[in-house]
Amino acid sequence: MAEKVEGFNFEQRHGKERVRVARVWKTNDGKHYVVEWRVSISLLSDCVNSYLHDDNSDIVATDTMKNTVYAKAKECSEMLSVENFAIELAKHFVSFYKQVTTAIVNIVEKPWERIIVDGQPHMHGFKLGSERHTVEAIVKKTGSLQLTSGVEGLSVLKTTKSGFEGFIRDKYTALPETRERMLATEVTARWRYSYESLSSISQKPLYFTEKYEDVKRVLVETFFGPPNVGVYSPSVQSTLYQMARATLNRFPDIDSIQLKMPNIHFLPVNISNAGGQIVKFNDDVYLPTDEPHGSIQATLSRFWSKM
Ligand SMILES: O=c1[nH]c(=O)c2[nH]c(=O)[nH]c2[nH]1
Repeated sequence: MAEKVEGFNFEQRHGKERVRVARVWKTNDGKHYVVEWRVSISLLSDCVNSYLHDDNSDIVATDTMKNTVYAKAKECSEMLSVENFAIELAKHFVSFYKQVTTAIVNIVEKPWERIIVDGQPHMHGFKLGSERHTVEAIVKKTGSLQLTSGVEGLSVLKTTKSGFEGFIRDKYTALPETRERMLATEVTARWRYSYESLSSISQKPLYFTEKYEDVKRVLVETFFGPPNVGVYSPSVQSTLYQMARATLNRFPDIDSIQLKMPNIHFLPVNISNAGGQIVKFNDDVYLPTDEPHGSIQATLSRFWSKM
């Protein structure tokens, strides 16, 4: 979207970041639903005069963008997925303002989960879970859509069925080869749906919420393997690839997936003093760390994907 101004190339966008909103829906029988969203909006619009000529007449004020989040949340009388809310917001900006050609809406959903009290799901009580649902919707005036969902902060750990062998050994290598170690990571995933227009997405308001739960389930099941026997991981790289492949094999409407999986190290503890060994490591006592950590990431796409 670069344009030429005064002999330069110029690219610009403006928006509002981190607008926080919570929305409650109540059924007639007293059951409540709640979502909490952190919304960021970025508009590509024809407002170059504000940069060059002190003329703001083509500017959508970022304060108006913020208000629009609350107005649209109010308008959503039925519960809907965070994806559908992002699309609704983006659609509004490209259709309402002639200056706006593209709207980019990013949302992070806080994981409020219904609390169980005395074994029963509470009607209006929630507790905060761990991993967060993310979405990016990019909508153009033409009606074209790019929809990317994701999860961040999905922390997983297994205490065995992991090893790392056969890597390059040289004069700086100290790491022993092993077929027995802890494997811990905090998964960040982003997957792009194949839908390319507003008119091609499902009309079910919670379609993408169900998809999000299904993708998470496939990622987690592939990481751990079956409950009783697990699955051996020869490296974070191999496990990451299996997780990405399982996702694309399972969901035909996902075209590509990016996974970031830091290798969060749990170090063997061995302690000695002059009198001898105080603690001898026997795959039992570890020093948990958060830095430094390995950093492993990859994107797997179908040949025709645009990610
Ligand atoms: O699964 C792993 N992948 C690596 O690339 C790596 N490097 C390292 O030191 N340990 C590990 N583990």
